[in-house]
Amino acid sequence: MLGLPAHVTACLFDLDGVLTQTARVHNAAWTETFDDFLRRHADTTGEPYRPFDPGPDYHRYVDGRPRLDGVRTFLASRGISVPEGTPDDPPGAQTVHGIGNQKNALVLERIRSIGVDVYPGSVTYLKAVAAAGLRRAVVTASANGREVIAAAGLEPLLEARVDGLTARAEGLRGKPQPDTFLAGAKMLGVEPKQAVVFEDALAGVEAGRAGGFGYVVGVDRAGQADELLAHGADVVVTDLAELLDAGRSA
Ligand SMILES: O=P(O)(O)OC[C@H]1O[C@@H](O)[C@H](O)[C@@H](O)[C@@H]1O
Repeated sequence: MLGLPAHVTACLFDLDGVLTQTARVHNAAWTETFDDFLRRHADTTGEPYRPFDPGPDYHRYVDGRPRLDGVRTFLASRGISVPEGTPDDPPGAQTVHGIGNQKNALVLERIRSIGVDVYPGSVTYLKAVAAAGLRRAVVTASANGREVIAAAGLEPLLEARVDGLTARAEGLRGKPQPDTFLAGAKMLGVEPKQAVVFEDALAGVEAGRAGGFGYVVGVDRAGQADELLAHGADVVVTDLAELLDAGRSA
């Protein structure tokens, strides 16, 4: 009924792109921010301007990772390094924090003006796993996790939350390291082997594999099923509701 192995007792859901349609909001904000940076970088260095690609650049270097890791990883892919700066750098400062702050201002503006859409199939699935007595946590790299969950009305369906603020406070390494998912399992009082990870990001399924979780479901929102399998997914679906048609034992 839930498309999961029989030994699974808990579900660890990524947020952006798995429960809510906010991966596209993040992607658009990153694209605008990096293009602004890359234009200015080209002007000052005389190197050709090569825009951020919302396909491969986003999925390989940014998706699923904590905000500042996304800045560092993408710029490193272009052989660019900028000073770290400090958390209060203004949006647009040419530092890791300044670039991150610019992207965050755009995300917040979009979330607050247009709201947050859920994936209806994910809500149906959340309700089904709750009814079946499985434990449920959200594990997101986003420091805006609490606000997005509240805007989406998902609070009543989730028992625990690990987000970007939790990770910062507890010194947890971000995805693709497994720390945040391990923290989610601990909050629910289950062993990693008893938990299933639901992820749309390559860094996320990689974290699921690295943590030795019982099962990793890749959620393909971007036509990258093969990459999700190669990075650690045991199975790939395009919508969580597909799992409802499969049996309890995968
Ligand atoms: O900038 P935030 O809201 O803290 O989010 C960090 C990251 O959170 C992840 O969930 C998204 O996949 C990334 O695109 C995003 O950059």
